[in-house]
Amino acid sequence: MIGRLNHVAIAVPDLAQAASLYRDTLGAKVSDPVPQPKHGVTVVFVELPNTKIELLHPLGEASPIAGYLERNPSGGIHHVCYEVDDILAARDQMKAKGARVLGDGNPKIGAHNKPVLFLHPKDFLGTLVELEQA
Ligand SMILES: CC[C@@H](C(=O)O)C(=O)SCCNC(=O)CCNC(=O)[C@H](O)C(C)(C)COP(=O)(O)OP(=O)(O)OC[C@H]1O[C@@H](n2cnc3c(N)ncnc32)[C@H](O)[C@@H]1OP(=O)(O)O
Ligand SMILES: [Co+2]
Repeated sequence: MIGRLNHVAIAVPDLAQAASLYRDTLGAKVSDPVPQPKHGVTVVFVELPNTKIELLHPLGEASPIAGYLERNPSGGIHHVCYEVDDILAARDQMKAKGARVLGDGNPKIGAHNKPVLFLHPKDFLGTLVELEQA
């Protein structure tokens, strides 16, 4: 069902410092910060030849990454995102296999203007999984 690795997301306590690390130390192409209020995060996109990195920082009162950063104050890998051809078919397949789809189960529009869903990390080897419509 899953296709390409769309991105790896890293939660960070200091977005400017993280962007500088990827731009100035690693020499990657790095975007300006982009607020994503519907997702409770601000994102810096790092473009790599074969995939992307999302640097995530909490935005607003109820950010879904706040708990993660409390437990991991220096930051860390927060989720991986795989592309799927049909997000609704993927959701139904995951539910049928007993995996927990987070939120109300309806896809939201993600950072790349495509529908996305999240799957509970406890059902996927301790890794939060995002699915994005290809
Ligand atoms: C930018 C837009 C979009 C895109 O298009 O790319 C995004 O990527 S938005 C990114 C942010 N949005 C989300 O992450 C949405 C989905 N996430 C959630 O709903 C929550 O983060 C969560 C997965 C439900 C966890 O929330 P939390 O408050 O931390 O819940 P718990 O404290 O109940 O944690 C339960 C359990 O799971 C472990 N956990 C939590 N987060 C992770 C993680 N990222 N990776 C691995 N494990 C995680 C947590 O440690 C708890 O474990 P136990 O202590 O053993 O119970
Ligand atoms: Co993401």
